[in-house]
Amino acid sequence: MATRIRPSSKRCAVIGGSGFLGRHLVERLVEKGYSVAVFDIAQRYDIPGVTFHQGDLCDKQALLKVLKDVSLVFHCASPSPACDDRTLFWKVNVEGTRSVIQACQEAGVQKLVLTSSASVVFEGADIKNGKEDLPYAKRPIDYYTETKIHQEKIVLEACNKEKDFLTVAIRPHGIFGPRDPQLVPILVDTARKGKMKFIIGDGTNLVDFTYVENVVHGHILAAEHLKADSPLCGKAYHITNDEPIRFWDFMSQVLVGLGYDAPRYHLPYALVYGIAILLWLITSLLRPLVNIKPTFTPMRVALAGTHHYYSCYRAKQDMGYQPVVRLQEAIARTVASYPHLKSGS
Ligand SMILES: NC(=O)C1=CN([C@@H]2O[C@H](COP(=O)(O)OP(=O)(O)OC[C@H]3O[C@@H](n4cnc5c(N)ncnc54)[C@H](O)[C@@H]3O)[C@@H](O)[C@H]2O)C=CC1
Ligand SMILES: CC(C)=CCC[C@@H](C)[C@H]1CC[C@H]2C3=C(CC[C@]12C)[C@@]1(C)CCC(=O)C[C@@H]1CC3
Repeated sequence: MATRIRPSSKRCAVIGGSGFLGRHLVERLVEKGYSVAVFDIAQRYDIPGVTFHQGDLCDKQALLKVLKDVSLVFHCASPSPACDDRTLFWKVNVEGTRSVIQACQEAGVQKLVLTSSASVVFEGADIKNGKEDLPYAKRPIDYYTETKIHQEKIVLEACNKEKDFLTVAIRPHGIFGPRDPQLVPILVDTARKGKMKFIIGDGTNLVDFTYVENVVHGHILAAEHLKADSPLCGKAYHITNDEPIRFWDFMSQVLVGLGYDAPRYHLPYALVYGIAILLWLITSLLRPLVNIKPTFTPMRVALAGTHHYYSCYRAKQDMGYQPVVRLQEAIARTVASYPHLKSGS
């Protein structure tokens, strides 16, 4: 019987490597001496030594061509939560992830590191120092979360030491940093429309915002510690900055850093949440005629008005994780990276 020659453990692929997190991950992997193949529906940059393969992760044959000589795969592709398209989320996050697993197994990949989300346990109620053993949300607030739950389950269930195929899931929360297309741009857009005057609730709710380099660090540690005899096999790990901050203090620091006023007036949480549900219902009903994307979705209001911060004790114990960039430094670097979004520019 022919024996399969194992590719070097430093040959990896990043599915979703053109995105915000994916690109930071690729850059760090290259710095660490990995040889990297990116698989994504779009190519948005070029780095010497990185090969790009444009394709849809739902296409197993296209994936197979890229994965056949890698030993490690990072899967950090997903449609944006803002698209609110249930069919697309199911197709990519659930069915597509099944095809990623099959392609990995057929190609002889040994390790799969999934980017999940801490939100898989969030259903709108406060979470304080949440551990990984919290149950998955029974009633997820949006389709994105619903499919991230299914995605994480199927990846963790696929972990199989006998088949030499190991999996682990990283659950980041509130990723921010240079080139993020979501957090700072949405915040600035809301401020420019004059809608950032209000604090939802009493403004004391604590939240994790995690600097992208810490998230990258968590992914690489997970990959390097994932072995058949390690506790990581088939488990999920929170990766945060380990410095929960008031949601509204974080928003205010970014806004003030970019020259905008911090929000000042308080609105009751229940009122804004109710309005967001109503708006969501109306826009869903109108969707066949007109595609309106409201700024205030129920999920966003829940994220802005409740406590949701998580323990990363398990990652510290099992893989020696510690954040590499502290929160204040991370905010300063992020603000400095968006000169084009400063007030008046
Ligand atoms: N940004 C955040 O705050 C958080 C993100 N996550 C997860 O982190 C991962 C990365 O997120 P971001 O970098 O923020 O998103 P992003 O939107 O910047 O990157 C996602 C990438 O996936 C690619 N992609 C989408 N559909 C694809 C398909 N069918 N085939 C191949 N590639 C496809 C996109 O082209 C994009 O480059 C996602 O899985 C997301 O669920 C989890 C928690 C928080
Ligand atoms: C902590 C965490 C999981 C953050 C994820 C990123 C986004 C969901 C947030 C980034 C900017 C936020 C934001 C709002 C909600 C959550 C975000 C989109 C508001 C829409 C909340 C209501 C407001 O008053 C305006 C906010 C603008 C910024």
